[in-house]
Formats: sequence, C-alpha cells, structure tokens
Amino acid sequence: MAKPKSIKAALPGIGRILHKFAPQIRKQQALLCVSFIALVLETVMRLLEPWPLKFIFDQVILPQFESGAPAVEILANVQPMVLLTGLCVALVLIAGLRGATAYLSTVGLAIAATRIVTDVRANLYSHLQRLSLSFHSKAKSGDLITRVTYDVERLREVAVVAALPLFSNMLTVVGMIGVMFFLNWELALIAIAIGPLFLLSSVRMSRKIREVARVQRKREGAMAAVAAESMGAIKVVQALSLQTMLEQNFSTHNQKSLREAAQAQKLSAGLERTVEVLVAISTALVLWRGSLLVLRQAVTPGDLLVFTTYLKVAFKPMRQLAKYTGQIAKATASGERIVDLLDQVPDVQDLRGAKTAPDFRGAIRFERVSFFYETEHSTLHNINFKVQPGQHVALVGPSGGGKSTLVSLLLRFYDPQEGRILIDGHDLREYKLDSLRRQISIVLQDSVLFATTVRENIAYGCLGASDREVEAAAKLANAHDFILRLPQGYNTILGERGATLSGGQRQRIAIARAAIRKAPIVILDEPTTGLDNESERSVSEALDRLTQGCTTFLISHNLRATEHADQIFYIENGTILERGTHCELMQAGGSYANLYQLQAIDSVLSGGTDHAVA
Ligand SMILES: Nc1ncnc2c1ncn2[C@@H]1O[C@H](COP(=O)(O)OP(=O)(O)OP(=O)(O)O)[C@@H](O)[C@H]1O
Repeated sequence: MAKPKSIKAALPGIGRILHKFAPQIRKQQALLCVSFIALVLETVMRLLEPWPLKFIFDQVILPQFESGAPAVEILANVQPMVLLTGLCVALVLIAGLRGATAYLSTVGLAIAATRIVTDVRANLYSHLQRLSLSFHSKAKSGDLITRVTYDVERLREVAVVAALPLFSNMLTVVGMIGVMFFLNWELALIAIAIGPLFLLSSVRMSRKIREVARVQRKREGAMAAVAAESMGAIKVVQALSLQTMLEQNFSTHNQKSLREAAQAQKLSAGLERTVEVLVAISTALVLWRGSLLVLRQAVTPGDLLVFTTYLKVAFKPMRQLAKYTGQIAKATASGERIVDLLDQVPDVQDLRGAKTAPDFRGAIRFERVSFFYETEHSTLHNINFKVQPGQHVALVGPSGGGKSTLVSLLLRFYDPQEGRILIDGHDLREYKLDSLRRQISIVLQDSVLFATTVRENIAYGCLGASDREVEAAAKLANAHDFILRLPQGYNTILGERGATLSGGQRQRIAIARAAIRKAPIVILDEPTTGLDNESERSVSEALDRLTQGCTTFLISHNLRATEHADQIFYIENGTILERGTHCELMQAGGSYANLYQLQAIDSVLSGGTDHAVA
C-alpha cells in the first residue's frame, strides 16, 4: 500500500480510520467534549493575551489616541491607576486561565486518545487471533506484529503530539486572523500576505523531509529484517560462521540510516530558519505600515502591539505545520494498515444459529468432501468415509497427498467447498467453533510450547485445570519424572517454543497438554517423527494411553507405526486410493503393500527398530 504523501492525500484515509474507530471514539465522548471545550477556551485566552497590554498602552500610557470601540469608551472613564491594576490582574488571570485550560485540553485529549488506541489494539489482537488459517498462512507474522505494536503506537503518538496540537494551533491562527481583520483590514492583509510564500517554502521542504524520512523508514525495516532473521536462526548463523557477513550487512544499513536521519534533521532545521526570516519580514512590514497608521491615528499603538504579538504567536505553530503534517500523513498510513487488518473477515466463523456441541461420542463421517486452497486445483477430491466411535484411523501415503489437510477440515481450520463432515450425525458447521475444537486433541510433529512454566503449558490444554489434573496428565504422558528433574519442576519456565527441552520431552509435554483435554477425538500428525529410538518408545507408549477409547486419526510415514489401526487410508493426490485394515491392504497388493515392503527392507538393511503407536 502506498503511503499518503500529504494531508490532502491522507484525508480519505483519515475518514476511513475515524469511521472504523467510531465505536471506540464514542466510548470517550464525554472526555472528548470536556477537552474540546477546554481547547476552545484556551484559544480564546490565547487571543486575549495581548489585550491587557494594548489597553495599558492606549488607556494608561498614551490616552491621547482615539478609538471608537465601545469597550474602550467605558475604560476611558475608569481611574488610570485602577485601570492599570485591573489590567495587570487581568494579564495574570488570562495567563492562569490559559494554562489551566491548556492543561485540561492537553491531558484530556491525550487520555482519550490513549484509551481509544489501547482499545483499538486490544480489538486488533483479538481479531488477529480469530482470523482463519487461510489468512495466517499467507500473512507475514513479523508484519502483523509490527501492526499491533509499532503502527498502533505511532497512531497514538501522532494523535497526541501532532494531530491535537495542530488542531489547536489551527483554531488559534483562524481566531487571530479574524481579530486582525476586525482591528484593521489593511494591516491584516499585510500580515497574511507572507502566507503563500510560507506555504510554498514549507510544502517544498516538507516534501523533501518526507522523502528522506520514507527512505529512512524503509532502511529501518531492512535493518529489523536482518536482525530478526539472524536472531531467529542464530544456531545456523553461528554454525556457518555468518556473524561477520551479517554484521557488515547490518552495519551498512545502520550507517546509511544515520546519514539519512542527519539529512532529515538538516532539512527541518533549514525550514525553521526560513520561516523565521519570513516572520521577520512580515513583522517588519506590519511595523512599518502600522507605525504610519499610528502616526495618522488610524490605529492605536495598542492595536499595533496586538498585531505584532499575534504575528509572533501565529507563526510559531505554523513553523511546526510541516513537521506535523508529515507525521500525520505517516500515521494515516499506519492507521490504514490497522484498518486493513480489521476489515479482514475470518473465512471460518460461527454460523448464525450455531449451538454449543454436546459431548461427542466420536462417530465421524466425510460425505463427498472436496477442498482446495487458493488454487483451483483441488487438494482433496470427493472424500467419503465413516469412522465408528473409538476407532483408530491411519492416514498414510506420499508427501503432499492431503493427509494434514484432511484432518485440518475436521478442526474447521478450513471449510470444504463441497460436501460435508459430520460428527455424531451432525454437520460440524452447526456447532460453535470453540465447543467443537474443545473436544479434539492434537499432537503435531513439532509441538509448539509457550515460554511459560511447564505447568501452564500443560494446563493450556484445558484452561482452569487443577495442579492434580496437570500431574495426572503428565504421568499419562510419561513426562512426570523428567519434569521433576527440571530445575524448578513444574514451575520451570521454558524457552521460547520450548527450546530448552529435547524433542522427545517437548512431545511428551504436548501429549500431556492433549491428555488433559480428555477429548473424545484425537489427531496425531507424525508425532514421533525425528525422535531417537528411546524417546520414540516413551512417546509411543504415552500416545497409546492418550488414544485409548478415543476416535483417533494418526498421520504417519512409518507404516510399522500404523499397521494396528482399525482402518488405513492410503491417500495420494487428494483421493483415498486404498482403504482397509493392514491385512486387507497387504492382500490387495497395491501401493500400500509396495510401500510397506520397501520400508520393511529399508528397516532390515539399516537395522532399525520401529515401534507402533496406534
Ligand atoms: N496453506 C496452504 N496453502 C496452499 N496450499 C497448501 C497449504 N497447505 C498445504 N498446501 C498444499 O496442499 C497439498 C496437500 O498438503 P498436505 O500438507 O495436506 O499434505 P500431506 O499429505 O499432509 O503431506 P506431508 O505428508 O508432507 O505432511 C500440498 O500440495 C501442499 O502444497
């Protein structure tokens, strides 16, 4: 998505963001209203600030100057000393009120913006967790993390430090121009004549600044990618001694980023100086013409004072306009990235009227099920089978045949394009997703554990499980003994993805996590692949206990591990090519029998000892 180049280009984006965040904004309505009122009062105070000084000049120091304004007529009748004291008090009061209202509006708006953005972030995170696998398998996790963290933070920061001050300053500038025209249109025209020149230079400079900032942003992205990649694959980096090469790569980006940052700084400092000169020119012109008008008594010295003060005050925020608009344009890009994500609709979600699934017996039926991912080429084609409660089914066949896809349909990670899947006689889609998935346990080849305690990792299988249940599950999974030997036993905190454990230990904790669910349906996707004989034996034993009495789907390339299954499906190119028990398939002498014999020969030649798990 291209980044908006300017506020104008960003406007539709801002509209879209505000529309999307409307519910969160509405929640902060009261606070926003109070802050806005404070903001308007602050603007009024800013406009009033030079007026006591004007009256001191016109009424106390130089009372000979005439002014037709009714307010001034009233002041003319007040004792000069009383007036002076009153005006000095007013000066302090105005400054105090301005400070108080500015504090109220700044803090109020900042709190409201922070609450809105925090709400949006929570929403985004929960939305992301619910998006279908079809979305997540295409999305880059690094990019998603950036959106939840960096983009949301940038939105908050810019809302507080740029958008709100910009809005308040604009309000002040408009008010000042109005008052200047009220006082004297000729001087007001001279004062704002510098405007186009100011706009021209600031637009030109800010465009340059944005270009440099964009390059720098890209560079930072590249640096983050290099760092993330090498940290994620630190084992390979160290084993291949790639550190120096990667350091050089990183350092090049780092140096360039530094130069670009300096250039952006130089440009914005240049812009500030240009604006200062323009303000000086404008002030000089107003002073020159204003003094002539004062001498002709067309305006009072106090009016001239108000003009010059306004010029000084008004141009100060304008100087930051370029900075603010650039930041807002960038934040809009961030906001749109967030809205893009929030607009994603999960492919798989609860259908209207979906009900909580009752306790399953575990009878499963696939009826003319066909499924394809993005491509039209079907991954599963016309799959039909029935499994009785408690039966063990083995899915075997060549890689890419569609075995994992088939079981992912059972979990409703995806919905089939044709046909239907029934559990205990009811279509899966009739049930609420959570209640369906709660009754299915899975153990994958590379089980993912979380960077928390062993106890919590097991309890994640059934949130709210007691310590006793956790230990019982660990015992079933042959994990209890090795867990007790860990430094803090069940309270040992694991490394990210369970990196501090061996493959076999990880699998046994994953089995404990599956066991604690006490689900009637179990899916095992190559759970013993990659383990050494000792670990495999221990894991297989645990799996035997886990799957007892459960409807089980076991995916395995090792046919020795699947030969005891009640039904074996030989799946190739998305169809069940052969089905039956081990004996039936061996007798049929088809692809299964050939593969089995090949594996048996291999096993004999390598002296391997494979163990059945189902
Ligand atoms: N998320 C996905 N998006 C697109 N295509 C996919 C996706 N996942 C799998 N595929 C494709 O679907 C086909 C079946 O994949 P699947 O993982 O189900 O096969 P498998 O039999 O389990 O293979 P293996 O035994 O190697 O695990 C493959 O051609 C694969 O490339």
